[in-house]
Parts: sequence; structure tokens; C-alpha cells
Amino acid sequence: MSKVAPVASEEEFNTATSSLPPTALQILYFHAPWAAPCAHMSTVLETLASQYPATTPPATAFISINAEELPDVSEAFDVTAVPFIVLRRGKDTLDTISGGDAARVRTAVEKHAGAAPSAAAAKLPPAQTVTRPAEQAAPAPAPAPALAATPSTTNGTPAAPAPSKEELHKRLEELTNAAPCMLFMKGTPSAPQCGFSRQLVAILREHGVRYGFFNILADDDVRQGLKEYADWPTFPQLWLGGELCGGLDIVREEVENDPGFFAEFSVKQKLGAPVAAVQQAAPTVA
Ligand SMILES: N[C@@H](CCC(=O)N[C@@H](CS)C(=O)NCC(=O)O)C(=O)O
Repeated sequence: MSKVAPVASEEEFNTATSSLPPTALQILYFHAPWAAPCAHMSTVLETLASQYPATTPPATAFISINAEELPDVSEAFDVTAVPFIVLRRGKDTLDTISGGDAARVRTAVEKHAGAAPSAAAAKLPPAQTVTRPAEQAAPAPAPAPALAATPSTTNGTPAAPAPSKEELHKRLEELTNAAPCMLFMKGTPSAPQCGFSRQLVAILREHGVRYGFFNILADDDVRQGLKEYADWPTFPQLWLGGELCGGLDIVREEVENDPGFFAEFSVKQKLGAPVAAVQQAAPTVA
């Protein structure tokens, strides 16, 4: 049975990928141990990998890379956030998926590797196990960028009961503390859905900031709840150390007043240092 193979060093990564035939679909999974959405994505990929049994020569290779531990590899693939998945053949990148969108990952793998062999698929949990919202699969509150679909937006599915204020606040507290620098934005860093969010991502990128993010468009509870919790009516919102820093204008002002404002969150300062709870962001991403 195929599975997601971890690589521990850049050398291991190069060996693992260069030993594959150019026809093999490489599924490179960048993750960080502290990032809650990665726990869900790991399960998704393990499930998916098990649908593609090992063949000779290999037709697929699922490779898992700790983005923090292999910064050069992460940077080479423009990893701006985790989870981040790259599909490639040889050195040709076919697709990249940023965030925890299991459905997109599955669709992309099937597109490039063909549908999973049915014998293996029959042993698997139903597809919705892979594609359902992160909250259902992993009850722990988590920054689940693209998976945290709002139940009320699901076709024909009755909306889940709204969380109590206390539950929501507990979740928001955990989300705002999910990484030392947390960005609540519209869309994802690789596909912002609003100009303000896009500009804030650009500032973070310019300063090489490592950050976690949450796509508030995917979760209306968080979108509306955070406005009240933060006493801040708009997005993007940048949270530092669990405290609201502000929106785009404030962040811009802070950086103008102090060019070293983001020093403690910067990958430029911290490369090589153990980083417990920050999200990979490559400063060179276009
Ligand atoms: N000047 C604001 C701009 C942000 C803004 O006005 N955001 C609006 C439009 S994208 C917003 O989030 N509205 C509330 C909502 O969409 O829920 C900043 O500094 O961040």
C-alpha cells in the first residue's frame, strides 16, 4: 500500500524525487506539526495515498515535508502557508494547492494520476470523509482555511445549529492564538479574494513574516464572530501573540513607523532557529 513518505533533509528530498521516473506524479505535501489544518490534511493524504497502491515503476509518490525543517525546499516551491501541496512530474509543476481544501487536493490528484483503482477505493471511507469540513473531521478548533465551509451554504443540507457565544469565543480565542502571527483574511495568501487582504499578504511577504491564516469567507461564524470578539468591523485582521494588531491601515502605519516591526516574526531573522508555532512564508514569493 502506498503511503505518504516523510523526508528529513533536503538531500533526502532530492534523492527521493530524483529516483522517481519522470512519469510518476509527485504529490509534495508541505506541513508544520503545530498547524491544526495539517492534521486533517495528513489524514486526507494518507487516505488518498492508500487509494494508489505502490506499483513498479511508481506511478505516484506522496512525499511529506516539514516546511519549517526544510526551509530551502519550501522556498524553492514558494510555500507561503501550510498545508501546501505541489503536484509535479519530474521538475514540471502541474498544480499547487494552498490551504486545507481536501476536495481540491483530491480532484487535482485524480486529474493528474487518474481515478484511484476501484479495488483500493472500495476499502476506503466514503468520499465525504475526505471532503467534509474540517470541523466535522477534526473537532478541535483550527485555522482551517478553505475547509471550514459554512453549513448553511451547503446545497440542501440543513444548517448546523449556531454555536453558543461561549463556544464561539473559545474557538476564536484558540484561532487567534493558533500562530504567533495570525492573519484573518478573505481568501488565501495564494488567492486573496479582496484587495485589502491582498495588500496585507504582500506586506507580510515583503517582510518575510511567517504567519498562520484563516479564510473568513469559508466560515461565517468566524467572520461575524470575530468582528464582535475583536471589536473590529472589517477584514483583514492581523493578530500578534493573540492580540489584535489591526487591519491593513494600522499594519501599514506600524511598518512605516518601525521598519523592524515584524522582526520577531520574520523568517529572515529566524531561519535555522527552532520555531514552535509559526507558519512558513517564503519572502520571495511573487
Ligand atoms: N481600511 C480597512 C479596509 C478593510 C475593509 O474595509 N474591509 C471590508 C471590505 S473587504 C470588510 O471586511 N467588511 C466586512 C465584511 O466583509 O465582513 C483596513 O485597514 O483593513
